[in-house]
Amino acid sequence: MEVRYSVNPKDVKRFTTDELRDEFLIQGLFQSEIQMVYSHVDRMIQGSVAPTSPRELKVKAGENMGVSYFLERRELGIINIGGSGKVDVDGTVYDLVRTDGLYVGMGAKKVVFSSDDTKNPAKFYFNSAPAHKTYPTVKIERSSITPRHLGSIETSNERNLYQYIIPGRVESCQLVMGMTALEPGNMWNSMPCHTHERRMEVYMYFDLPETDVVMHYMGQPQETRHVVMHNEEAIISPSWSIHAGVGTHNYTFIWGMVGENQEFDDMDNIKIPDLR
Ligand SMILES: O=C[C@H](O)[C@@H](O)CC(=O)C(=O)O
Ligand SMILES: [Zn+2]
Repeated sequence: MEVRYSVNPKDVKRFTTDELRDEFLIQGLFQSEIQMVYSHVDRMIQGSVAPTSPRELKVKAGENMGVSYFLERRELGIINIGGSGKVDVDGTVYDLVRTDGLYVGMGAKKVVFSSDDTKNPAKFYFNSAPAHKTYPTVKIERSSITPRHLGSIETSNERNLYQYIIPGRVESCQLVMGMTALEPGNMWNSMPCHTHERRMEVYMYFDLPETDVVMHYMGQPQETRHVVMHNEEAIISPSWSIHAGVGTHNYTFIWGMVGENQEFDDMDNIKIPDLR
């Protein structure tokens, strides 16, 4: 598992394009083997797999988690963005079609991902955070969520925000997770933008044609930088950073947050003209 350490915003001011990308951008998602990045920002683990044979979530020998199984001290949120697949949690099998999610509580010993059709594999995207208590494992269907409708075509940011793992819907220790889909003709996500010093966040962009990109904006509000992102790439957003983007085409993204609180609306909103 790749390890990323946290960086200081004072240092990031002087980063080159490659340094920014090495530190925050996560590429090469959805391979047949499980891919994971362990971020020391709030100890969030970001992972993905497009299984062509069953793949078990394991702590590999030599990995510095200090536990005997992956979810011994962690919780897990999963969303499938590919073909139909299954997640087997200690013998209980959850069928996940495209956009279905699953919360897995702390203490589950064996989590196995598989695809129903290896020619059209499932694409499981996941976030995992340290946990202190077991909350029930719950399957989440996107159709059961009433989305928050945000933005408008006039400002090119009309979108539906689906909260999958959020207090009152699916309880968790700290993980909050969901998906935001832009309406056709709308290119901006999360603009007007915000930070939340209380939580870090990871974004994963998808449903973007291979010929298009998202210009993802990060950095302190008065020290912004962009990272050019392609389909099915993720980016780490430390608590001090904005996270917003504009595409050359509309797209969808999964967001996952961990940190001090689970108050979705606890954001430090930034007025657009105040950005630098
Ligand atoms: O803190 C909240 C996160 O940045 C996202 O949920 C925002 C988002 O998906 C959107 O505005 O479209
Ligand atoms: Zn945010």
